[in-house]
Amino acid sequence: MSSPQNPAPQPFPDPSRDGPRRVALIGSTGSIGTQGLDVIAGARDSDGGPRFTVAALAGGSNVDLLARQAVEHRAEAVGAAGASPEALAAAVAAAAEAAGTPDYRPELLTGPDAAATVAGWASADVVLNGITGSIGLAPTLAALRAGHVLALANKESLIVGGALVKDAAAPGQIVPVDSEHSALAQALRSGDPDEVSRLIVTASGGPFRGRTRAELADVTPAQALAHPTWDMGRVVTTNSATLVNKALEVIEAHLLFDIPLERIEPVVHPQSIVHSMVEFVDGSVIAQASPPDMRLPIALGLAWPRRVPGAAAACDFSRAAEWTFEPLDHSTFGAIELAKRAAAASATHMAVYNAANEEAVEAFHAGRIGFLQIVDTVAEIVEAYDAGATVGDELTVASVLAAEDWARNRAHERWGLL
Ligand SMILES: NC(=O)C1=CN([C@@H]2O[C@H](COP(=O)(O)OP(=O)(O)OC[C@H]3O[C@@H](n4cnc5c(N)ncnc54)[C@H](OP(=O)(O)O)[C@@H]3O)[C@@H](O)[C@H]2O)C=CC1
Ligand SMILES: CC(=O)[C@@H](O)[C@H](O)COP(=O)(O)O
Ligand SMILES: [Mn+2]
Repeated sequence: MSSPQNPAPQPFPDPSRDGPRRVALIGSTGSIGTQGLDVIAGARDSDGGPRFTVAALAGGSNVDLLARQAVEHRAEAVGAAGASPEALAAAVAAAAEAAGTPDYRPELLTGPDAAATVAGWASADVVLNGITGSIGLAPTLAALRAGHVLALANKESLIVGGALVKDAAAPGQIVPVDSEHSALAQALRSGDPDEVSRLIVTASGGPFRGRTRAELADVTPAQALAHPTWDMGRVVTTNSATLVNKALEVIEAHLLFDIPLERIEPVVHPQSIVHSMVEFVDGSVIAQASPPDMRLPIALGLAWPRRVPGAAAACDFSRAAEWTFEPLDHSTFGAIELAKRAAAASATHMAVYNAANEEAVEAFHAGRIGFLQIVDTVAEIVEAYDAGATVGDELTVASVLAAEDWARNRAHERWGLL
């Protein structure tokens, strides 16, 4: 995973650098972002000093929260993709005034490149990419090209970028934050790559586990957002309900760990305590277990390869508990098998899959389509896609963006929006 274009230092972060790790946080106002800031605020080094500090923050349109975060953490730069320069400046000035620090003057960035500029911020050591959607691709590439460690929650950027992202990364430069992939990375420390026989990716099964296809026809957005174990943003929660999240995660595991798709097996584990497992060639299975709390993989992502004491609570074995596992119902939830076919079809098929899904999730929440039409639409668009004829066979940022545009337009045409 290295390329001549990427002169990033190794290992990551530079061990000769003293002091706290400086974090650039993309998507700071969201679920991952706010938990990331909790971790940063709470983690101490052995002398009681801060283990992490904030270098720069980026968000979308929630400028009031973003401004308060920037003031609290004394960010050097603040980026807001969805705000005007005047709105961001006013929010930061108001937050600084309210905090009694009116002289605080960070660099302000707005517009579509704001997040990527923050991701490449020179004084950062580690970038936590907690943006939602494939819009996270540019910040992911910017962080890698700047030579920062990338603590990656934004799975979509890896999935749509595929080899583009892998080739931009030096060995060890990407540290997974997604709970399953953090678990796999931890379990993989137990053996050599050639001793791995399978990756077992756990799935909660979502709020509709056990239902038939007919029973899913009329489910509402509110029901789809009632995740049984995790409190997350709207898109990833909806993706958990359709099992698209697990589909993306199987491809994510393949890209991160170079294990063939046929040796990556999703399994339903409704309690979300075992976050994933590695099976080794001698029949041993190593699992990572902890109560569902993203602060653990976020802290490990920021501090990798070290652990952050007290990052999250451990399992309480003084109480009776059940950890159960069951096979996934692929006939009702076809998203995973569809993704495997797409990933095998061409380098840009997963960009089409993800973009069609992002549009379908929006349409579902806008009341334009039903729950079952989310994956049905993705399937129809993926199956109609001819990579060679549409964007060509070369994988570039331009071909990924063109494939995405094609898929989004197809979805909009289908719903009469074009
Ligand atoms: N939440 C979780 O527990 C987990 C999440 N993940 C992954 O992490 C990612 C984030 O998920 P989650 O935190 O739940 O999502 P949220 O919807 O809670 O947060 C998304 C964040 O992205 C920001 N954002 C949107 N557009 C832009 C943009 N153009 N530039 C900069 N920031 C932008 C939003 O800003 P604003 O609100 O200001 O508009 C918000 O801060 C997803 O890829 C998800 O799959 C993975 C595992 C667990
Ligand atoms: C916390 C996390 O990593 C999510 O991606 C989670 O995995 C979603 O739960 P599902 O297993 O229901 O998709
Ligand atoms: Mn996950």
